[in-house]
Amino acid sequence: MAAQIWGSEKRARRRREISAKIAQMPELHDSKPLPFMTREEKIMESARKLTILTEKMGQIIDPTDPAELYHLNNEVLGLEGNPMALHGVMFIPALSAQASDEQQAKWLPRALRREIIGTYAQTELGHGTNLQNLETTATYDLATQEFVLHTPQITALKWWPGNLGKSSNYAVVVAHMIIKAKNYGPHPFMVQLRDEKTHEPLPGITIGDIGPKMAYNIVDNGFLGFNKYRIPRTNLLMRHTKVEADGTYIKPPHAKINYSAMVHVRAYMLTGQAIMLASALNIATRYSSVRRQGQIDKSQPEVKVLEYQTQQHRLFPSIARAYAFQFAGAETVKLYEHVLKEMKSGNVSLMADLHALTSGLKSVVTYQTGEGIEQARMACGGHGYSMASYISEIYGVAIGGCTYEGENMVMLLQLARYLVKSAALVKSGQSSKLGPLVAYLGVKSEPTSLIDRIPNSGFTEYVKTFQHVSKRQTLKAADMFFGLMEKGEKREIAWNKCSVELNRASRLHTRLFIVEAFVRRVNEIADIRIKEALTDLLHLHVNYELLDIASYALEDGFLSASQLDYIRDQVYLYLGKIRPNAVSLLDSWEFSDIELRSVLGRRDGNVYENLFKWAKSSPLNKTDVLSSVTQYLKPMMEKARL
Ligand SMILES: CCCCCCCCCC/C=C\C/C=C/C(=O)SCCNC(=O)CCNC(=O)[C@H](O)C(C)(C)COP(=O)(O)OP(=O)(O)OC[C@H]1O[C@@H](n2cnc3c(N)ncnc32)[C@H](O)[C@@H]1OP(=O)(O)O
Ligand SMILES: Cc1cc2nc3c(=O)[nH]c(=O)nc-3n(C[C@H](O)[C@H](O)[C@H](O)COP(=O)(O)OP(=O)(O)OC[C@H]3O[C@@H](n4cnc5c(N)ncnc54)[C@H](O)[C@@H]3O)c2cc1C
Repeated sequence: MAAQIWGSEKRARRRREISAKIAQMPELHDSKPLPFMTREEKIMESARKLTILTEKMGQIIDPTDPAELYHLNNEVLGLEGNPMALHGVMFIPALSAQASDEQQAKWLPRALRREIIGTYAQTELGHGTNLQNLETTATYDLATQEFVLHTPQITALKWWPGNLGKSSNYAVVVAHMIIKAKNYGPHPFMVQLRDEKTHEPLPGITIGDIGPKMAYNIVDNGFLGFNKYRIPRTNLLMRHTKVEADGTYIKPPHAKINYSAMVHVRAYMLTGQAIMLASALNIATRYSSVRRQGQIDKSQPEVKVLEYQTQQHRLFPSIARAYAFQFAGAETVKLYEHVLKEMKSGNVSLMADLHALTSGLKSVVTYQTGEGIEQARMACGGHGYSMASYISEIYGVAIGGCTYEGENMVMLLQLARYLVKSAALVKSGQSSKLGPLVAYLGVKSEPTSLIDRIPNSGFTEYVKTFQHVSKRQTLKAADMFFGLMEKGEKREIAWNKCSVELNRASRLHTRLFIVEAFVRRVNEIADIRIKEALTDLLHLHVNYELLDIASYALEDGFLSASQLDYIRDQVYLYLGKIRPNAVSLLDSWEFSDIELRSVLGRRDGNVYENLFKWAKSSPLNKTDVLSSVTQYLKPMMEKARL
């Protein structure tokens, strides 16, 4: 099963080897539990481990393999980020995709050797979503052949970029490029921020940390202002766009090609989210099979809380989602790598499809991951609320994904643009022009679902039902939009008035893709036992998801009330079937105790003793009487007694 999760037997074996090596290297372990550290201590601890990793990484992993790097990162540095998180996640990808060969030769080896630390500085205090209204400017000075970076007002301060505040000395900065008074829109520039020897900010740069956040507090998300700060013309990233010495602008082959670093993260973050969901579920499911509370049959002893159907219903559909996200994520990464290769050789024709797909997936996956992790926390009762479970930290980090790389509603609307264009093709009889991901929009469906009518139909009838609801909602939302415009409404106003319906279509389309990716994967599996276990999980997935969106299928009679009862019964049937495999389905992800960082989710199940040990190690317990008591509470009580 681990081979299915991680992509191959070799990958699963490598993960095990890497975890085993890390277990033997105490210098790479947290020196004390992260929740007991201050933010400064955590950053220091993370930087300490990071420097050891830079020295010893080659002994542990193949540093050119992103999957091995990601695993090493999760085990040693953890989810809360690190002082170089954005260096690998966005700075290097931005340089790789957007810098010319000559620029790459100059900067990439230095970045890869970690001689310099970089980030991706795009979002500002006043604007994050609407890139066209970013306010930082890069004005070309023809006389000196330099760009002058400037922050005209407080809202133009860069705000949020990870590791910008304290750790990075370089950044890819996105600014409006102005040449001879003409604004060419946002473009990426390579900018040195700090002196390489002293790490002091360079003159003309104002920089710092934006303060503590809901989670991710090891990352120094920062602010950045420029006061007429000059950089050479050749620091504009020039793989696709060029500015010649005389100010001549050569436009890129696709208007949005400079957005590729964002698409990179949107594609890769899906499996990251799956891992966080599976981690929280691993903790909750293990704990649920240790925790005994109450009786189902009063004549029997107390049961493990995992025996309760409500507990299973709370956890198991999310287990199925974690697998589904992992499989859909793996497909998306493959597609991304293919499109990136094509883009590098000048073929930009697949960019729109990739943008639409990653926009929808990013939104649905992060939202459902957040939901699943929060349910996992509640499933652990009181102990879930303790930082000893570590679930609250996982939650805080995961839901950051609903916001970064494009706020979820906004990204769903990006997918909706693609769906509406596709609906227009269907309506004008040009279905043959539909791309493969939306081809179903042009296919006539049966009048009713055959879900419970065709025995042994595999998952075909389910897929058809998901296709039906997605198609219907897409065409309905598109009709609403076109109808408003026909009535004379301006395009943008009509769009806004339909946007809730449009986003519903985007979610349904994305959920269909996730179901299809799961079905594709299960169909590929040769090993009978693995196939059986995953088929059970897929049964739970399709029935649970369909129940969740049933109103769309009920409203036009595609599903009947009796079919809904059938689907509900299937959910209960598969909850029971999955119960014996539940812990194994999560243990198959092979998270080590070091990686999980959870007292509650320990592999050995020795929860209570370790919770007590954890509590005793709280800094508050170093002394029996705190100074808050001697200074304030004790005198208060004494005064009251007089
Ligand atoms: C090994 C890696 C492991 C990864 C693990 C993950 C861990 C991550 C940890 C890091 C944590 C945090 C990092 C966070 C970083 C950031 O958040 S960076 C900042 C991100 N910011 C955003 O995402 C901003 C969102 N806004 C946008 O993207 C754009 O503004 C928006 C697309 C909404 C609109 O752009 P405009 O330029 O204004 O567009 P417009 O002129 O209206 O045109 C729309 C048009 O353009 C098409 N389009 C847009 N984007 C793309 C694209 N990327 N590719 C192709 N096409 C694109 C769009 O489809 C429209 O086309 P149409 O034909 O006109 O419909
Ligand atoms: C943990 C974290 C890490 C980050 N790291 C980085 C980084 O490394 N580099 C970087 O540059 N940035 C980074 N960011 C910033 C992030 O990319 C932005 O916050 C994000 O893109 C959302 O933009 P915003 O803050 O402007 O939200 P807003 O756009 O202000 O969103 C507020 C509300 O308005 C709604 N809204 C906005 N526009 C529309 C619209 N057109 N239609 C409908 N609704 C709309 C949204 O849906 C939302 O409900 C990070 C953010 C976080 C939380």
